[in-house]
Amino acid sequence: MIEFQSVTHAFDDVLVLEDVSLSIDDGEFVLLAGANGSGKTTLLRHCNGLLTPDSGTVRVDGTPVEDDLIAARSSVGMVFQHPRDQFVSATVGADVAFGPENLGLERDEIDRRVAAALEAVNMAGREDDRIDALSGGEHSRVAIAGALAMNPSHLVLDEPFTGLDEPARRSVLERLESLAADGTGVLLATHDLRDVCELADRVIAMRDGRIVVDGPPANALGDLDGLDVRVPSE
Ligand SMILES: Nc1ncnc2c1ncn2[C@@H]1O[C@H](COP(=O)(O)OP(=O)(O)OP(=O)(O)O)[C@@H](O)[C@H]1O
Repeated sequence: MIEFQSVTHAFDDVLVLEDVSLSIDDGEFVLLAGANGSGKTTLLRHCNGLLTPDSGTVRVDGTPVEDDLIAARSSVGMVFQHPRDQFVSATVGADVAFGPENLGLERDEIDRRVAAALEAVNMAGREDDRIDALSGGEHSRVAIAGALAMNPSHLVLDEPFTGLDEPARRSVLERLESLAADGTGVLLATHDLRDVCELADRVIAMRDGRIVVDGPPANALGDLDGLDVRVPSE
């Protein structure tokens, strides 16, 4: 479980998260919506200690993130926007294998995870492709595959569908849905709730650093007016 307890965070005296409390249960598929600048990325970056609260606490599986950064980073897989800067290897397969290699897994298991993760993002068999020759959407897909290959207990994704074509988007969504069904907690930030809404257990929406909507999609969708979120049409 990921738990935020009264979390506040400011950049240069500007409050960006204000008294945020929420918990994401294991196996829950949660969408995080809200306008540009509402605080979604800032919230997500607290899940593995990339940011620390000015006040309040974030816990992963009961332990405050700052007490055990390594545990938080192994159990929370993160996928960021603009992944271009995050690659550590020259080829797709080596990059996706990097995390599992650091876990000290056997080569067969690493290869199996890399193949499954690439399949999930519609890039099966592309292990030898050079990262610097990929398109922006393919970069995003490799970044998602890298997080999937870690088999994390929780997955946190920031606008993961930007630049993905429809088959890739579908494939990633299906994998996220099945991971959540198997017990992975999924927290996915998006401006666009169309298509994803029917898969989610819960929709959270932010405005000006506060959670203003939190509930099952059927209840939450009617409360999103004025929050600059694209919702499914009737
Ligand atoms: N490192 C930083 N330094 C200063 N201000 C920042 C920093 N990161 C974010 N902010 C500010 O915090 C506010 C919230 O930003 P954040 O990226 O969390 O919003 P968001 O909801 O993810 O937006 P988007 O939908 O555009 O990704 C914005 O006003 C942003 O300018």
